Amino acid sequence: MGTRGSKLALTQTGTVADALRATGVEVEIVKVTTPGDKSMAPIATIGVGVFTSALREALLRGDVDVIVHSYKDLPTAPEPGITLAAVPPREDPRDALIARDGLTLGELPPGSTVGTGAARRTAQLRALGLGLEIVPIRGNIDTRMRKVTDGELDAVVLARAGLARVGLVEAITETLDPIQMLPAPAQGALAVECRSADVDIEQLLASTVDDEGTRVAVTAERALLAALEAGCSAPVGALAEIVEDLDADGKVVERISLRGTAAVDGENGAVDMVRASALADKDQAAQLGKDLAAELLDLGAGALSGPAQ
Ligand SMILES: NCc1[nH]cc(CCC(=O)O)c1CC(=O)O
Repeated sequence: MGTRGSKLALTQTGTVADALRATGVEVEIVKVTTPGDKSMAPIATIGVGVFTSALREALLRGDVDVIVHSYKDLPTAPEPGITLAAVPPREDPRDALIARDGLTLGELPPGSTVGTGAARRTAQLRALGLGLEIVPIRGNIDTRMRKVTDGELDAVVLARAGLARVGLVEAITETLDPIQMLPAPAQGALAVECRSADVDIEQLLASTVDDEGTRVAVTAERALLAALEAGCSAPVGALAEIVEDLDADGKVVERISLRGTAAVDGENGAVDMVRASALADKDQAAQLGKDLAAELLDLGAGALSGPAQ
C-alpha cells in the first residue's frame, strides 16, 4: 500500500491495512512523497490533485497495489486505469472549531482572527456576518492547531475527521452544526483505489472495507460537486445522510437526504451562500446530487472562485 508520509495519511492507510490484515492478507506500507507535501504555496495556486497524483502514478507504475486518499482531496474526474474499489465507513463529516480559551464561534468577538485555507470555509464564515477576520493558512493539522496554542490566531477551522484520526478531538472547542457550516463533499470519507486490471484486489477491498451507506452518501455529494464544477467555480459544501422516511403505504424506508451550499457574489463585495436540500431514494444518489446542483445554479451559485475544500 502506498501512502503519503503525513500522520493523517499514515493513520488512514493504517486503518485500511489493519482491516486487510484481519482477513489474513500480508500488507506492506510504502511512503510516497507528493509535490503537495514539498510546497507550502497556497493550494489554490498549485491545483487540485497535488496530494493525489503522485500516489496514483506510483500505483500505475506498479510500485504499490493499493492507495488510500482523503476522499474530499480527489478530483471529480475519474482516472483512466484506476478503480475506486472501496469507500470505508465514514468518520464524523462535520467541521470543527479550535478556539482560544475554549470559545465557540458565537463567543468569538468581532475582529477575531480565524485561520482556514479553504474557500468553502471562508465563504461560509463570512456569510455568518460575525465580523471575523479570516486568515489564509496551510500546513498539516499540528501546524494549524499550533497557530491557536501559540496565540498567533484566535481560532482555526479543521475537519473533525482529521482531528479524530490523529487523536486530537479533545482540542475541539465546538463541532460546527452543518446548518452554519456544510462540510466539503466527501469530508470524513476515504477512497481506496487499485489498478482497474487487478480484479482480485478490487474484490478483496470491496468485500473487506467498503461501506454501502457511506458510498451512497458520498456519491450524492460528489455528483453535486461535479455538476457545479461544470457550471461554476464557487466554493461548495454538501452533506448527504441516510434518513428514515415513510413510503406510500406508510412503511419505513431508508432514503437519502442531501443539503448543498455554494457561494454567490453579494452587493459591494459581500459574500453570501445559497442553500438547498432535497430527498430521494437511495438508488438515486447521483441524480439527487445533479438535481440539487441545478437548483443551486438557478439560485445564483457560481460567482466566486476557489477550491472546494
Ligand atoms: N484539506 C486537507 C484535508 N484533507 C482531508 C482532511 C481531513 C480528513 C477529512 O476531511 O476526511 C484535511 C484537513 C482538513 O480539512 O482539516
